Amino acid sequence: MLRMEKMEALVGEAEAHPHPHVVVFPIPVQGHVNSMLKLSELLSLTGIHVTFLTFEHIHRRLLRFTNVTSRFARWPGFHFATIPSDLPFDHPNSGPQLMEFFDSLKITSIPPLREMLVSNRRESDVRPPVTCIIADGTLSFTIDVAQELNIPVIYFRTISACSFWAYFSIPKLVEAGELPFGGDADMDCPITCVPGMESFLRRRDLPNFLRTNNLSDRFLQFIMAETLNTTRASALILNTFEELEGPILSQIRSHCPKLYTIGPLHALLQTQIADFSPSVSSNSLWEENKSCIRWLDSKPLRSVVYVSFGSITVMTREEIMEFWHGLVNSGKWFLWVIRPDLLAGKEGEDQILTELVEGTRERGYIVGWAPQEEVLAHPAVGGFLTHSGWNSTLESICAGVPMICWPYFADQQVNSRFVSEVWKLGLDMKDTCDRWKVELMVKELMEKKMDEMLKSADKMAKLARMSVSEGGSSSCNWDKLIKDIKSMCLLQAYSHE
Ligand SMILES: O=c1ccn([C@@H]2O[C@H](COP(=O)(O)OP(=O)(O)O[C@H]3O[C@H](CO)[C@@H](O)[C@H](O)[C@H]3O)[C@@H](O)[C@H]2O)c(=O)[nH]1
Ligand SMILES: C[C@H]1CC[C@@H]2C(C(=O)O)=CO[C@@H](O)[C@@H]21
Repeated sequence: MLRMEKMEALVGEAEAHPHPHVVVFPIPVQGHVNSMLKLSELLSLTGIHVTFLTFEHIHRRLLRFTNVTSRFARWPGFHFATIPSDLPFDHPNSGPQLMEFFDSLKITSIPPLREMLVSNRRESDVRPPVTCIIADGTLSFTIDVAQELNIPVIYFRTISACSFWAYFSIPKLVEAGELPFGGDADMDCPITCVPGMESFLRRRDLPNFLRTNNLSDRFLQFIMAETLNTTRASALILNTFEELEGPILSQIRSHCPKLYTIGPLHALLQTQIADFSPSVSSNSLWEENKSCIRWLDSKPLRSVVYVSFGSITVMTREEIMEFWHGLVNSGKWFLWVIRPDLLAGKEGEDQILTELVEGTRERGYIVGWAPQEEVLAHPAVGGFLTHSGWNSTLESICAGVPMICWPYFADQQVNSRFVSEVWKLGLDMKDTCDRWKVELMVKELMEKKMDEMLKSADKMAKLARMSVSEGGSSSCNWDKLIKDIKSMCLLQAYSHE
């Protein structure tokens, strides 16, 4: 047959029996696992086969603390695959051990990933061959493995477009002499060479790993290289929406033209599953303490500050105590998530918890892990004191809850600047947490600025909901992505011929 005719025949064949099979591969961090499981649920809904590849310790925790087994049992094409891991679950993945974390991910993942892709092509495998990998945008080794087997890789970078773009602009900042700056530099000095952020970005708003004289720092070099490597992927998925980050997305598109914005993913999922409820769709790696919902039920409208610093922040005893004093002195109700591993080191752990729980009874409620989406949707919650992780930020935006930002590391420093200066959805408290400041910020958000903030939060929440509803930007991009994943299946069939 002529090449063209053959192609047409294959297209016809594959259209009649399309069997796309996607491997979804996040890094083992709550914020990444959460959003990529949501993506997997959405993919499964379209009938696409999905293999969710994760590390054994993460899979064990999902089985223990969530209903993933029954929830995903409705999708016959969905399947978990695991990689043995040699890192303990509580391995610190935010401090100096970050490179150890990524080195270990690479070493432990490559052989099982390759083996899985190869064995899945054997006739004996009941599942269709893998036609596409959706990998975390920090795992460029997946592109190397997939290239050997001619499988396209789509990147899913689970951070915001604005933080992605700040990472992507690091070489420009170095070239312009805006980097490096040392730890003792004036942190309020403007940064002018990130296109689209000229008028509001300061040194302190750049990812914290750039606060160094040493541009050869391994993690800095790693994360910059991984970000620039995005141009090697077939496409890029971001969990954001056009109405939120349009101008920055245009900048990214000049380097990565195939960019799908399909967020907020948790909201898109809600539009696609009729009986969806956040209370039964948790992807938590800790046990959720749902008693806080009853506590919230007893509180007046918008009277409670919800406090959570996400899944990897660690804090000193002093920082925790400053927050506690500030919250208590603000006179507001507060619901605080104190993860079992929030305190750096273990010294004085029992004492601090007893002190906090005892002293908190009057005005607050402490849990080890909360059903966050439900909490944010609760009418009693009026503000969110957050570390500005991207999932938390999006969840707050969708719920129309204004934020106080205390970013801890990486993308969070950029997110918090956008929350306060660009979107006007909250206050940025970065780099300080003394008790007076905490008290001031809480009072400011919950009293003085409440009406103004609620107005802009409500507006943005509406835009978020519109983007995921039929005809909205994220919903249309989702349809395009599915179409493209299905056409990758055709190309794969062709390349195997
Ligand atoms: O008590 C809690 C606290 C959090 N969550 C959920 O856990 C997720 C946390 O995600 P995120 O806010 O993104 O924080 P991290 O897990 O700390 O996220 C990591 O991954 C994110 C996505 O890449 C980055 O933006 C962050 O900087 C990085 O720390 C969210 O979906 C929350 O709803 C709960 O369910 N219960
Ligand atoms: C463990 C962290 C280092 C970088 C990752 C990340 C990203 O840039 O994609 C953001 O936050 C963290 O979860 C990851």
